[in-house]
Parts: sequence; C-alpha cells; structure tokens
Amino acid sequence: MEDSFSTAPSRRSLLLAGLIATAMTAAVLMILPDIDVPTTLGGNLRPVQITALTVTNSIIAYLVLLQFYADHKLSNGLLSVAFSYSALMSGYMLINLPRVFSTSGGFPPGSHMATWLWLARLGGTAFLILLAMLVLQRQQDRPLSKRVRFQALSLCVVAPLGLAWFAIAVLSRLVPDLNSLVKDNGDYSALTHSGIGAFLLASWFVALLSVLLVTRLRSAFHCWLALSGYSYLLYLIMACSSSIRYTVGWHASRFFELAAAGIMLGALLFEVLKLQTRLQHSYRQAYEASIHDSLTGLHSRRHFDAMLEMALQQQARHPAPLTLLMADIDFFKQYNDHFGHVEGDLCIQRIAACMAEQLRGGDTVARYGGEEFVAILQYCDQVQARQAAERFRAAVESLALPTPPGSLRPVVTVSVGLYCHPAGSPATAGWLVEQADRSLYAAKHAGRNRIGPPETSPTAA
Ligand SMILES: Nc1nc2c(ncn2[C@@H]2O[C@H](COP(=O)(O)OP(=O)(O)OP(=O)(O)O)[C@@H](O)[C@H]2O)c(=O)[nH]1
Repeated sequence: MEDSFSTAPSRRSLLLAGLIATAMTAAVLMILPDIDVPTTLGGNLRPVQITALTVTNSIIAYLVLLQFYADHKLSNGLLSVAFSYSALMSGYMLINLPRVFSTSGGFPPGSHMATWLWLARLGGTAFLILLAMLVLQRQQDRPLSKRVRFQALSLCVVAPLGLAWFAIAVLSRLVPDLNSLVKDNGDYSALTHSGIGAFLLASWFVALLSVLLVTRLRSAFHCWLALSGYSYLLYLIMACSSSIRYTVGWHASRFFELAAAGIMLGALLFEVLKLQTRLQHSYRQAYEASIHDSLTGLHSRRHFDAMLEMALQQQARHPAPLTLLMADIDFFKQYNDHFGHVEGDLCIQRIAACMAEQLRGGDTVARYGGEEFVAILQYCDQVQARQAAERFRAAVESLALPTPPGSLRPVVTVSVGLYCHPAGSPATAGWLVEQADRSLYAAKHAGRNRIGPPETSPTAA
C-alpha cells in the first residue's frame, strides 16, 4: 500500500509548489535592491525566530522518524537525523543568544560560537540531506531485517545528539574563532567574503540538486522537500547578499529560513491528513465488503451471525418475539445444470433482491450460502412472519423465472422455513438457526414452494 511519503504529487500540489517557488523568487528579486537598508527591529525577533525554527524542525524530524519506523527506508531515517540535528543546533543557538545565559551571550558564558553554530547547523543539515539522497538512490525499497531496523531506528534517535555534540564540543575547538569575522556593529561582510558563504551556498545547491535528481519529484514529500531546500538556498542568497545584521535583507533572509521549515511541516501534516482520509475510505470499503455478499449485495453470513447474537441480546432486554426466516430455491441444481452457472447467478440475484424488497427495511436479510437466504425479523410474531414469508414466496413465483423443460413447476419457486422465538426463553443463535432449518426441511419435504410449519420445540439448548 502507498504511504504518505510515496504518493505522487497531485497536479494541484505541483502547481502550488511552483507558485510558491515563483513568489519566493520574485520576493527576493524585489528585496535585493534594498537589502542593506537598516531596520529598527534590531535583534528583538531573533529568540522568537530561533524558537520557531527549533520547534518546527523538531516536529518535522519526529514525523519523518515515524515514517521511517513505518517504511524502514534508510533515506527517511537519515532525513529525520538531518532535521533533528538542525533542531538541536538551533536550540543550542537559542541558549547562546545574548541575555539568555549571559549578558553578552554564549553558553557556557564566555564561549562565543554563534557564527560557528550557524555554519555547522546549515552545512551539517545540507550534508545529511545529500547523504539521505545518496542512500535513497542506492537502497531503493530493499526491506531491512527486524534487528537491523531496530538498530537503525535507535541510531536515528542517537545520531543527531552525537553529531550536535561533535560539532559543538569537538569541531568548534578545531576551527578558528569565526565570531571575529563579525564586527561589533553587526557588519559580517568579512564572514561572507571568507568563503563560508560560498561554501554554504554550494552545500545547499548540491543538496537541492541531489533531491531533484534522485527523486525527480515523483513523490509529494520529495516535492516539498525540494521546495524547502530552495527556500534555504534563497535564505542563504539573501543572507550573503546583505552585509550587515538587522537590515531588510537580514530579516527577510530569516523569514525565508522559517518558511523553509514551515513549508516542510505544512506539507507533512497535509500528506498525513490525506493518508488518514484514504485509510478511512479504505477501511469503510473493507468493512462494507466484509458485511455484504458480493454476488447479491445482501448481508454476508458473518454479518448475519453477529446480528442474530445482537437480536437475541436485545430480546433479553426488551421482550418481544423474534423470528428467523430461512429460504432456499427449489430444484436449483437442475436450473444450474440446464442454464449454466452465469444464469444461475442471475437467478440467485433476482431472488435475493425480491426477498430484500418484500421484507421491512430494518430486517437483516443475508445470503446464508449457495442458494439459501436468511432473514431476522425482530418484534415480529408468528402470524406477521408467516404473512411476510408468504409475500416473499408469492413474489418469487410472480417473477416467472422459467425452469428447465420437464420440471415439476414451470417457474422458479422457493421454500421458506420459519421459527418464531418467544421472549423470555433463553436460546443460542445456533439453536434458532437449527429450528428454522428444520421448518425449511419440512417445507421441502411437503412438496416445496410453500412455508414450513412453525417449529415449536420447547427445549432450547
Ligand atoms: N450459480 C450458482 N449456483 C450455486 C451457487 N451456490 C450454490 N449453487 C448451486 O446450487 C445448487 C444447490 O443444489 P442442491 O443443494 O442439491 O439443492 P436444490 O437442487 O435446490 O434442491 P432442493 O433445495 O432440494 O430443492 C448446486 O447445484 C450448487 O452448485 C452460486 O453462488 N451460484
């Protein structure tokens, strides 16, 4: 069965993604001339932005991890690692902001690595997405063994923590102090000119290219992943085009970063919702198929058994007579042998429809098997049941379905057995069916095309 990650994008999704990409590109082009215009916003929005980024990426990672749990595709496991890692790194960025743990920022106080965190987060995430795409290309849908699956799942949970720790505690000590590339007045042109900007741009360009080339946007999920990657690319273009913090370009770039995560989360939730709707629909179809007989459209034997149990329970609570009708087409073997099975099926269908028509809407009418039908008539006494059975018998006769030459009667007929169970007398469903069957047998024995005698056996099992 298709999962939420492998369904092909609908035309509308593709169109929407294309429109969003075009709108974002147009927005960047419009903003570029004013990229270095200062704003009065300062860094006030930064904690909110980073919190939103952390929360959104955490939820994305969780949803993708759940998908990995369901489909065991290593590429999805790696994508979940990418988003978890991004969330952890932005969470760490948050506690490094000025006035969170120390006046001038840094956690532990005095360790200024905001710039390194930015580089390690974006570079690491792009690298992990690229890795996921390489794995997707090589691995395809090969199933993993249960043991490997469990190990891979555990690794997907632990790996982001390990990677974040490695970037923060180990790698950060090996690289020079990148914060010195940002001046006190917020001028970070030295940072972008140092090659770091070009490196990040290239990383995200390659990551995006890998998504496009490997997935060819065949699934809706990968289509939105590509759009999210494009949004990251625009973010970096704007961040690298402006050279000073808190300018129009700087704020706009942060908006694009948030949009990248928002697009991914929105798309994932939408795909999950779509899957849920499809599941509900499939469940409904499967349920309907299980309670109906495919040839006649009447209820199935399984449903009849369940309904009879329920009717008996209701009778115990609300005493009222409960009647069971059991009908069988007379000499159907001859009919089948003469006209063939296809005509035989049509005959069964006509008689089933006739039975459903002649009984009340609330009665459960089912195909018991072969050319045998049953009906549960609640709150129906012997007299009423006999009338209903006679109505049905006569209706079948008036269908005037011709019988094979040499038959006892010129038209197809039915014999009907009935058993009316009085209230206040305990009985099992099987016993009730047995009584109706005995009545039917008696009707057959008496010459067919008639209603059987009422079975009044006083001893219920
Ligand atoms: N076409 C068709 N025939 C079926 C189906 N289920 C059972 N039958 C046929 O129904 C016939 C039942 O024959 P019997 O049980 O001997 O009963 P009968 O010929 O109706 O004789 P009485 O019931 O004694 O009047 C068999 O030939 C089965 O093959 C079905 O779904 N489609």
